[in-house]
Amino acid sequence: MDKPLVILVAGGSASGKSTVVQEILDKAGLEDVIIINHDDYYLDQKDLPMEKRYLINYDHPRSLDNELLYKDIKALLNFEPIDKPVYDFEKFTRSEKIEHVLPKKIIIIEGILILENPRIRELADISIFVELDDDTRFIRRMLRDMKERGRSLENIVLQYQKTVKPMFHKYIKPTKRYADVLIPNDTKHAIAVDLIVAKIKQILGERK
Ligand SMILES: Nc1ncnc2c1ncn2[C@@H]1O[C@H](COP(=O)(O)OP(=O)(O)O)[C@@H](O)[C@H]1O
Ligand SMILES: O=c1ccn([C@@H]2O[C@H](COP(=O)(O)O)[C@@H](O)[C@H]2O)c(=O)[nH]1
Repeated sequence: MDKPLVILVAGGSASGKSTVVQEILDKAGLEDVIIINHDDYYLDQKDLPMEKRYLINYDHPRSLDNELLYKDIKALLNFEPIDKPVYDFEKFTRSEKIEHVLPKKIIIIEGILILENPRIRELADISIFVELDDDTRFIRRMLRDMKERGRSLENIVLQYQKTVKPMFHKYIKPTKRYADVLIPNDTKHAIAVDLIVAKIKQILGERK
């Protein structure tokens, strides 16, 4: 069998990366797929006290364990299983859980900085960047982080001003230039999703 198809999905925090990935899977009717969240590869911080974990810049490339992610993608490309870390946003560190991931024909990896690392970028067959203005992203992040990530409004606002917004403009937005497709998530994007689905089917057809 030919190597698995790798799709990278980047975009600012709360731009709609996970939502777009789900739309692609639904439209394509794909099942033999692994979805990896780059967030699970944030560095383990269990040895740091909680007050220090709050202060880490989680929007800087150095906050992620790209060596481990690269190694894991290479293993999956060789049809080998991996033991993937699982991140706990409420505790600002990796959880005790490990997820055993079996190789599949399609590997989708999403994350704010997934197109920032040149070695990981080179493994992609299709690269996507999801676009959304800062204000809408901030509002969606605030609602999500209060509901799903156990964050206070004060913490969300401070973090956004101190690191999330400046790092987006410094490290994340510039990676747009590496994307094959830009998906606007403030307007209808059904055609962009259709084009991606068609491309996935074409590549899979050629690799049969
Ligand atoms: N087109 C959209 N319209 C309204 N809400 C959306 C849209 N896309 C995503 N959202 C919502 O915004 C929040 C962040 O989306 P998500 O896909 O989790 O972003 P990301 O994976 O980029 O962090 C979620 O609560 C999601 O339901
Ligand atoms: O402990 C942590 C680790 C990360 N974050 C924030 O998460 C987002 C990335 O996740 P999205 O799902 O793409 O929004 C990033 O902007 C980090 O600031 C965190 O708050 N705490």
